[in-house]
Amino acid sequence: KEIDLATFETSPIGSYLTYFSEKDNQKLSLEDAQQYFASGPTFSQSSQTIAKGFNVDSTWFKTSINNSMSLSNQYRLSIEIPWLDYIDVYLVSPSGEVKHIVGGDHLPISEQPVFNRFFAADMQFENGVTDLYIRIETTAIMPVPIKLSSVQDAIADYGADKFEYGFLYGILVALALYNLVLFFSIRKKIFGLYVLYILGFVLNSMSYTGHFYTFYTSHHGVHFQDYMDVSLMITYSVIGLHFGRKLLDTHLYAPNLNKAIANISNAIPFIILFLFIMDQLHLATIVAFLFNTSFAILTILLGVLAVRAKASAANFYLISSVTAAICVSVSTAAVAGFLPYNSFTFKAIELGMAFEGIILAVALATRFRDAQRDKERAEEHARKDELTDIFNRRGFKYATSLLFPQFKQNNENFALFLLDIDKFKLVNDKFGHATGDLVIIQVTRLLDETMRPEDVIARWGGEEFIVLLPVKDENEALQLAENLRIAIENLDTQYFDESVKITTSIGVSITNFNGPNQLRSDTEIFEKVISNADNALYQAKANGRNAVCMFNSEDINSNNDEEQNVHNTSPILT
Ligand SMILES: Nc1nc2c(ncn2[C@@H]2O[C@H](COP(=O)(O)OP(=O)(O)OP(=O)(O)O)[C@@H](O)[C@H]2O)c(=O)[nH]1
Repeated sequence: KEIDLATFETSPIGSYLTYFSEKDNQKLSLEDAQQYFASGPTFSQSSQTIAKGFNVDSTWFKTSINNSMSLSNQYRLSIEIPWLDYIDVYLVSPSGEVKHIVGGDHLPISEQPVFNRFFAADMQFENGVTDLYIRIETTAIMPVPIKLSSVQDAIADYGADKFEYGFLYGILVALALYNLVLFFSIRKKIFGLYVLYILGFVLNSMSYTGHFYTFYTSHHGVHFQDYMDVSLMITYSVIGLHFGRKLLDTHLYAPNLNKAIANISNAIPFIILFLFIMDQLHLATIVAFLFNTSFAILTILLGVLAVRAKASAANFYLISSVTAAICVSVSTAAVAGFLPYNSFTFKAIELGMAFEGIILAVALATRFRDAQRDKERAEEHARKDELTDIFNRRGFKYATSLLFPQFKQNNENFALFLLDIDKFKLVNDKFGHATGDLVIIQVTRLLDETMRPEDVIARWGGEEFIVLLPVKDENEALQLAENLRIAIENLDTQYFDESVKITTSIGVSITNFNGPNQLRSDTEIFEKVISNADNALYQAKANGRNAVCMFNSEDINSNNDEEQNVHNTSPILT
């Protein structure tokens, strides 16, 4: 298998390589390997990248480069995998001269053959056929995307690479920072988990793409990169599973699975740590790879269950986890040689993650919006009376508190009616509770129809209603209350053939935010006006019921002898 430089263009050279693995940990010399290539059985394949999987013996690769046209170009051989421990490249030229280039992450970045690259070596080929031998030894997985290109092409590729990674990492870091701000302002754990998940991914990616390796200033030994890859790989997956479960509220509809995933993801870091301590890096790598594969499957499972349970943001999550799984598969297939190995296929993971990051941010926003809407609905529900569907006490206080600024600004008087159905117990006793309910509903309907849109009505208690309304003066308030009393008196609820008739007593009080009230709080004024209306109501009852009584608003702030301030104004009692 020969590369003809006259026709060769920059590309991975997997299909030009023959290879074999050393046996029984016996390190071969170049001469041994040359002999083996000449006589022993070797392998070759048609894909651009050769992937050797886990725990492979050190492997020799060979190809020949034919420079029949005496091209004097500089070429660059690169193996863009940062975790290959030992890389030896031998060039055996026609003149018999041997060039030996050493690389791999057993060396610090400063001692790599080309500055700032994990492994790259520049070379020129003499006229004729030069043999190229490569020996690779590593404990981790051994994908070997060996690429030959002109130096210019290689440098142009690095530039494009930097830009592409910068762009993808930039999107992810921006999303993480934005959600970090949300985490601190909204104080919801899920935003924090999102930030950790995204940053965990960026760190993991920077490790396995070798970006970290190019940043090292000091060397940490042959296996540092391997340890880091494994640690960051599981960190990101563990956080990803916690994030997924929390985002989708899995515990609500799949408690057992939720617990199982929580337990596994909590145990995995300890298992890996234990294997590290026992110096079982290889086993740790296998566990991490298996866990990462399970991670992709589990996230899809979580998504499917969430969609079935109609969980908030479930669709977004499922789309993002399926996309991520596809992208990881594309990248893995490219590294394993099943798909063309190029910048796009290798970066599919980061591309997928940028997409995932965006979709998950939308999912978070959707979840937050849904939670907010549920909260608003619950609050609205808590302000409503169940039987009549009008405000209850709580709702009334809320609605009136919103009106007060308007009353203050417009210097408006407002009245308060406390309305109590007379002898309601008798209605219940005679016609039954259900009919009593019906009467309450009819009174509500009548209040709704009789009062103006700007008036606030509420059910204050069992058979007691309250109305707050802006009025010009006492006369208007009294007139409106009197109309109400008459309308209720004329109400007719049917109980079989019988007609259920009721009357009401209404206590009225009127006030505004001027005068001495200026110094009082809204709550104080509110409490006072209610207590005055209550006094007036008490008086109306005491006077024989079916009456409207007015509390004298002039004396609203006086505490002495309040009952004297109550004026019976109902025509029926005059
Ligand atoms: N049907 C029905 N009855 C209710 C409801 N809430 C309270 N009641 C009844 O309303 C009656 C109120 O009775 P009381 O407070 O003694 O007053 P009253 O019989 O209306 O007499 P006065 O207020 O003095 O005129 C009680 O019998 C309660 O059971 C309700 O939601 N539905």
